[in-house]
Amino acid sequence: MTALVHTRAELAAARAAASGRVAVVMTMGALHEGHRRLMRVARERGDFVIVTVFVNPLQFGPNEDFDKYPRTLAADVEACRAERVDLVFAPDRDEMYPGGSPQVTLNAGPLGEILEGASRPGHFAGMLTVVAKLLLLTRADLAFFGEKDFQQLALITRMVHDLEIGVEVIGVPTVREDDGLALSSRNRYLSAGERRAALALSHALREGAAQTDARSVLEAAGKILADEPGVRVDYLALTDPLLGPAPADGPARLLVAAKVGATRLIDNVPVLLGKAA
Ligand SMILES: Nc1ncnc2c1ncn2[C@@H]1O[C@H](COP(=O)(O)OP(=O)(O)OP(=O)(O)O)[C@@H](O)[C@H]1O
Ligand SMILES: CC(C)(CO)[C@@H](O)C(=O)[O-]
Ligand code: BAL
Repeated sequence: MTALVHTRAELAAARAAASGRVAVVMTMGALHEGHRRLMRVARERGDFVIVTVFVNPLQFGPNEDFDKYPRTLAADVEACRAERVDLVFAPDRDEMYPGGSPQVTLNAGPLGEILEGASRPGHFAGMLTVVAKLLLLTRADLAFFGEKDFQQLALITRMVHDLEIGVEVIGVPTVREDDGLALSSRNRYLSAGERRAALALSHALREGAAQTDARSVLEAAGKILADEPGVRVDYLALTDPLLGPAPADGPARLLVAAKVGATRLIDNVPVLLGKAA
């Protein structure tokens, strides 16, 4: 049985009655197979699974898509039922931020300033603030996040470490369409032509990841992106797995963000560099 609740009081009551390990999957709704993979892993690892659905205004910039972000709660609850989720917590804005925007928010630090943070000022402060609130409200033992949002996952892991929040953060590999496109709620904004152009992102990452030195990785990926006129690259970056400078040898991460029409998409893959490859 999947219960749907909207208030913190209802959440607290359900949480108090839960036994065993509590697992949380946080989402902004418009659930797809990527979210469902997180729920399945949470179901395997947790005894009581909570999915949160909240489009967090704090993490959207003034010219971003907060107003048009898809809101599909009835279908989302059905997806949660199919994945045997115990509780869906879908608060409204006043329930999450009583009295308006919070005066005290989290600072994402230097890792929050690069890549996504450089293009979306304030995004990670808003994201970490709501994630911290949801961890406190759910008192989860386990929290699952997708690698698709790789910098988000890195920052949440760092926050949990630095603030000594007693939760285990678990990253789940990116779920893709058969043709390689990373699943994302924002894919539904794409026209058929834009969707074709968007394939350049995963294609570029795949070709880049097939190389073994940093220069060739970036050249191979960069060429594919440059050859697709429907894609405007925001960044293409090769880093170490913690988003620091790429090593000459060993595990690395290749990340891309680009606009396809009016839609901003992100993706990333692991890369093995140098002698380790
Ligand atoms: N394709 C995917 N594979 C694995 N996890 C995913 C995928 N897409 C989203 N997630 C994860 O689901 C959680 C909720 O993400 P969110 O609701 O923002 O979905 P989204 O599809 O990433 O949406 P958006 O298009 O707004 O970025 C996050 O931990 C995110 O990383
Ligand atoms: C983690 C999250 C639910 C916080 O609003 C959001 O950033 C997302 O959906 O990835
Ligand atoms: N999926 C990450 C949340 C965001 O883009 O705001």
